[in-house]
Amino acid sequence: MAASLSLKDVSLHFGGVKVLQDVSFDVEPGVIFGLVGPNGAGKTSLFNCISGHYRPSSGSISIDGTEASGSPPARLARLGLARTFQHPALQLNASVLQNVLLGGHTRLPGGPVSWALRLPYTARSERAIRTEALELLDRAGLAWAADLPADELSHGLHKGVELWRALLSRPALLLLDEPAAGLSHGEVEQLIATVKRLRTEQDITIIIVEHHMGLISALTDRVVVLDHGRKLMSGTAAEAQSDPRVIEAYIGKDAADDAA
Ligand SMILES: Nc1ncnc2c1ncn2[C@@H]1O[C@H](COP(=O)(O)OP(=O)(O)OP(=O)(O)O)[C@@H](O)[C@H]1O
Repeated sequence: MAASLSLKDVSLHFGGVKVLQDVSFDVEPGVIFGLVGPNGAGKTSLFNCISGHYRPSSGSISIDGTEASGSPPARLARLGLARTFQHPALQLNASVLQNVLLGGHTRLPGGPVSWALRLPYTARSERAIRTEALELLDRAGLAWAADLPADELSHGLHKGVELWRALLSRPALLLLDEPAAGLSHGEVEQLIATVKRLRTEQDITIIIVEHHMGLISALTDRVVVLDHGRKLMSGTAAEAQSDPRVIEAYIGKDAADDAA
C-alpha cells in the first residue's frame, strides 16, 4: 500500500546553522513528488530527516499518520520506507546480487536468533527473496552482472543496483536522492521509463530530489521548492519553473530582473 507523508514545521539546526526552517508539506499516497531547489537549499538534509539519518531539531514527520520523526532507519524500514543516496552506498567488494539482497533483509521473518540458526522458515524466505532479486536484475537487463563484484560496474549501474536494492524491500514510500546525477542522457531516459513503470505496476509513493528538471517535469505530479532551508513554493513542475521567486532563487535577483 502506498504511504502518505506529512511534514509539519520541520527545522534542523547544526550549532548556529539553520539548515531547515519550519518546512511543512503533505504527500498523498501513490504520487510522484519532487523536492527541488538550488545547491545547499537543504534537500538532502530534509531527506536525511525523513529517512532517520538526521533527527530534526523540531517539528513532526509522519508516515501514514504514525509519528516517525527521530526514529532510527531500521524502524522506518519496517514502516515501509526505503531510499537511495546521492552517492551510491554499496558494498563494493560484495557481488551485485548480494548488494540487492540487502534490501530484502527487512522482509525476513523472525529475528537474529532464527536467522543465525537458519530455521526452515527463514531459509524458505531467503530463497524466495533471492529468486525475486534475480528476477528484478533480469528485468533490468542486469542478470549478467549478478555475480560480479559491484566494484566492477559503472557509476550508472551502481545507481541502478541501489534502486533495485531499495525496491526489494517492497517499499510503500521510496526516496530517491538525485537518481540522475552523473548519468548519461540515455541512462536518464531509461531511469524515467523505469520510474514510470514502477508507478503503473506498484502501489508506491515516490519522492525525488533532483536538479535534472527534464526528469522532474517528466515524472512528478507536484513539487516543493526549497531555498535556504525554507519552503519557497509548491505546485506543478511547470508552475515552479515559471515562478519568479524560483527563478530568482536559482539565478539571483539581479539576473532575474534583467531577464524579466
Ligand atoms: N552534518 C552537517 N553539519 C553541518 N552542516 C550541514 C550538515 N549537513 C548539511 N549541512 C549544511 O546544510 C546545508 C544544506 O545542505 P544539503 O546537502 O541538505 O543541501 P542540498 O539542497 O541537498 O544541496 P545539493 O543540491 O548541493 O546536494 C548546507 O549549507 C550544508 O553545508
